[in-house]
This record gives sequence, structure tokens and C-alpha cells, in this order.
Amino acid sequence: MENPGDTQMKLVTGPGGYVLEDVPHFTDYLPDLPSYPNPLQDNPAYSVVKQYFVNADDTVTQKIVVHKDGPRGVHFRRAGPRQRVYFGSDEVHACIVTCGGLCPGLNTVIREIVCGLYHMYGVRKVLGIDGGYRGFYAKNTITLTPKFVNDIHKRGGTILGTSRGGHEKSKIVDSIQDRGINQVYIIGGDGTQRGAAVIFEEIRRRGLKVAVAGIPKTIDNDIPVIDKSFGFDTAVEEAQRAINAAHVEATSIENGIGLVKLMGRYSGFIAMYATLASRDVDCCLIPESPFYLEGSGGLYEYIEKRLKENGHMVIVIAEGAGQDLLSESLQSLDQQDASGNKLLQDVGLWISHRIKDYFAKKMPINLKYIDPTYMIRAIPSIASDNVYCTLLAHSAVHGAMAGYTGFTVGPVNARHAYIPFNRITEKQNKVVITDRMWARLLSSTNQPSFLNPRDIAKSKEEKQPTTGILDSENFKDRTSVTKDNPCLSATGLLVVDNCKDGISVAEDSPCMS
Ligand SMILES: Nc1ncnc2c1ncn2[C@@H]1O[C@H](COP(=O)(O)OP(=O)(O)O)[C@@H](O)[C@H]1O
Ligand SMILES: O=P(O)(O)OC[C@H]1O[C@](O)(COP(=O)(O)O)[C@@H](O)[C@@H]1O
Ligand SMILES: [Mg+2]
Repeated sequence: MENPGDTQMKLVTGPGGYVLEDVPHFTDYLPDLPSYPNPLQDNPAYSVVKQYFVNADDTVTQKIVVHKDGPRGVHFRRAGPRQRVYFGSDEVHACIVTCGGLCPGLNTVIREIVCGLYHMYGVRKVLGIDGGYRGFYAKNTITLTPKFVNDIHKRGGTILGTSRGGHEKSKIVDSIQDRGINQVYIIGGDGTQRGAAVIFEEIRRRGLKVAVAGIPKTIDNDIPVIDKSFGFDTAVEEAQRAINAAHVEATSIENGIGLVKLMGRYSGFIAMYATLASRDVDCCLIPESPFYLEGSGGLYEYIEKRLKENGHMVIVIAEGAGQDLLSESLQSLDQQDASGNKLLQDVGLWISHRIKDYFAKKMPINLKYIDPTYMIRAIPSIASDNVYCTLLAHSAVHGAMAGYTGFTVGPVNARHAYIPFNRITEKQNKVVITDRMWARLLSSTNQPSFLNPRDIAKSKEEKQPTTGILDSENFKDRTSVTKDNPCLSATGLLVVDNCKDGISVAEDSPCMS
């Protein structure tokens, strides 16, 4: 698989330490394209809106808590409808693809892209790509109309189907070109957005007028920069049912232990939020917080204590937790899925056996293991996620119509923004165990932190500010100019400095030619 690391990012700096990490626009590589008035201004439904269009220069700040004298920091281009669009309604031929694991809300995003294109922009040609990236070249397409998608938000899954693997750049872009598609909406997680960046680069290399818009999806909520991923709230809500069942089982029998495994490959957000919401959980184990079983301060000791105090306990474990312990005691299989993601061993089953074995010699316990893994993601999204999905879809449609491309949409401090692909894919969002939220959880469950003071000091050191660009070191690196390319920094970012109004790229800049 290719690494889309050579993507150039448009960087605009302004006074007071202002930085705009901008997204590409058609006019960056197709300078003479015609533009048209946005048809939204003649749409009766939107006639009541005071301001039809977002200001061309509006941006969204990444860092919302600032120090009095601190720099203004990183910004992203604000999402929303623009005064001028770069497609005539008849000209648009859009397609939508869903990739990676399922997530509640996928169908809502599909529905709202189709309806947004039809009702806001008068578009009539929208295709569904069947079965993920490989569907571009290996399957038939599905014609999508508002009538066809009318009820799909009430169903779980994706009506388009999904898959892992199968990302073949040339075949995908050939198919886009052959079919005359000029807007590609790609819904998926970190892997999918990496694939989208590769597709965008190839489209730009071929000089095609094809907008590539990513809509971030992950049940695990591990995509950085954006506030939260769609479907996450639905998953946490559904997880309550499993935790409630575990609690009922545990409280109905002597020394009952209810154990629930939840999704979360590398990030324990679902487990953490489900635990905090429930208040019935005595112990939450996540990938970010290593734990141990035996000895003082270990899990067995805590279980024994809780059972003696309370007569029952509920444990929530994220699927990626304790993988180090598993590989110590089981032979590591080192298997991967078709996309190259590591396949995890079942930590829930493993820990159930370990707990049962340990207490068999000590005291009678009754452990019930509940694994609702796929049940929390294969359901329709709840109301709040539906609204969120609508905004994501509409933001993507407005961006593509306005000629932006090579971007992902998402809320940053509650305002929707266009975010460069590499910012979404460069790292994963994780629970920070030295943050207040994890402390809240520890205080609500009373579980041991499984950390000694040395570990705490180390993890505080490891915690870097999320707006790393403002660190003097990083900042220097990004704004430095290489000797061979005056516009390209050492990290491959396009640098545009001292622009006229502080946020827009000066047209006469040598960097924009
Ligand atoms: N580095 C990459 N380059 C190109 N395509 C990728 C890359 N990583 C993943 N993909 C493709 O993206 C799709 C989804 O990736 P996957 O990791 O399974 O799910 P998710 O997008 O939810 O993280 C797959 O079809 C996979 O082949
Ligand atoms: O069995 P599958 O479909 O490969 O999915 C399992 C994985 O998918 C996830 O739900 C999320 O994965 P992606 O968002 O990366 O697709 C993980 O929590 C889980 O490990
Ligand atoms: Mg992923």
C-alpha cells in the first residue's frame, strides 16, 4: 500500500502566530476553470437564512483555550456553501463509497449526500460504489436517488456494502475517469482516508477536474482533530444495554462478575464513555492504560476486594486492552486483516478464563461474559448522530461544489471545517490517561490506576500538546524552506508567508504558480 505522505499541504501564515492549514482547490492546478453563482441562493428553503454563504476567508481555530499572550495557532478552512461554485448542476456526476468496518450512521451520510446534491444543487447523477474501494473496478454501480435512499437512515450497516483491502490506485482512478465521475465522496476511517489521499494525488497528477471529499468514520473515535466521530454516541448508548445485562447478572448471584467486551482496537473511548455513563462499572480496562493481574495493586486483588465489599462487580474491557499480557501467555498469531490492520486475540475470553482459574483455588465466583462487539456498531444511528451525519454530508457537498478537493470534513470545536487528509491520518486519537477525563473514570469506579509514580511521570512526559505545530521546534521545521524548492518546507508542506489579509493566499505568490 502506498504512503500518501508526499501530499503537499497549503500553509498560510498571518499575524499573531496565525496558521491556516488549507486544503487544495481546483484552481491550484486548473487555473482557468469557470465558476457559477451558487444555486442555493434561489432555493426557497434557504431563503430565510440571513447569510447564505460563509465568508471566503472564514477559518476555524483548532485550539480553543488560549493564553493571553499565546499565538493564534492552527486554523482550518470553515466548511459551508460558497458564493460561487465550480460545477454546473448538469455537469456533476457524483459517486459515494463506504470502506472499512461498519459504523452507525453510514446510511444517513449516504442519504444526506444524495439528498443534499439533489435538493441544494440540482444534481441528478449520483452513483453508489458497491463494496468499498474494490467496487470501483470489480463490481456494478448502484444508481442513487432521493427516493431510493429515503428510508435508509433507519437501517444499520451500509446499503452500499463495504470491504477491507482492494485499494488499487490506478484501477480506481481509471474507473473514475472512464465513468466520467467528477465528485468522489469517500466515507471511512483512517485507512480509507489514506486511500482517499492517494486517489486525490493521482487525480491531481492526471490533471482531472474531480473533487475528492472524505467523510471520517470510525466507531472507535480514534480520528484526530475532529471533535468526535459519527456513530460513537450510538455505540456508547447501545453498550449500556450490555453493561446493564452484566450488572443484572452479577447482582443476581453470589459473587457475580459481569464482564463486557467493547470495541476499541487502539483507543478505549467507547469503554471509557460507556463506563462513565453507566455508573455500574467497577473496573474499565483500555489499551492506553496497561494493567497487571497478580500481586499488590493488580486486578485479582481488586476483584477480591470488590466482591468482599459488594458481593458483585462489573468489568468493562476494550478489545485492544491487555494485548501485551495475551501475547505473553498465548502464542502470538501476528495475523492481519485485508487492510493490514493487526487482528487481535479475544481478550474478553482470555481474561474470563484467567479470572476463573485464579478464583477456582480461592473462593467461588460466578462470571458471565458478554460480548456485544458487533451489536453496538451494526445498528441504526440515534437521533443526535443522524443530525451530525447530515451536517457532515452537507459540508462535504458544499466543499466539493465550491471546488475544494483532497479534504476531510469534520467539526473542530463544534464548527465544521475542511481538514487536509494528512492531519486526519498522521496519528490516532487516544485516551490520555493523565487527563481529567480518565481521572473522573478512576474516581467513579474506584479501580486501581495500575500505575506506579514512575509510570505517571513518564506518561506525563509523553503527553504532547495536540497543537504541536505551535511548538517552536515544529513550527520552525514547517516554515523552513528547502534549497531546491522555495515553497516546499522540509516536511513537504507548501509555505505561503506574509499574505495580504492574513489568511488568504496572495495570488501573486510564486508559491501558487
Ligand atoms: N495506506 C493506505 N493506502 C491506500 N489504501 C489504504 C491504506 N490503508 C488502508 N487503505 C484502504 O482503505 C480501506 C479501509 O481501510 P481499513 O483500515 O480497513 O478501515 P478504516 O478506513 O475504517 O480504517 C481498505 O480498502 C484499505 O485497502
Ligand atoms: O471484524 P472487522 O469488521 O474487521 O472489524 C473489527 C474492527 O473494526 C473496528 O470496529 C473499527 O475499525 P475501523 O473503523 O478501522 O474500520 C474495531 O473496533 C474492530 O477491531
Ligand atoms: Mg482504521
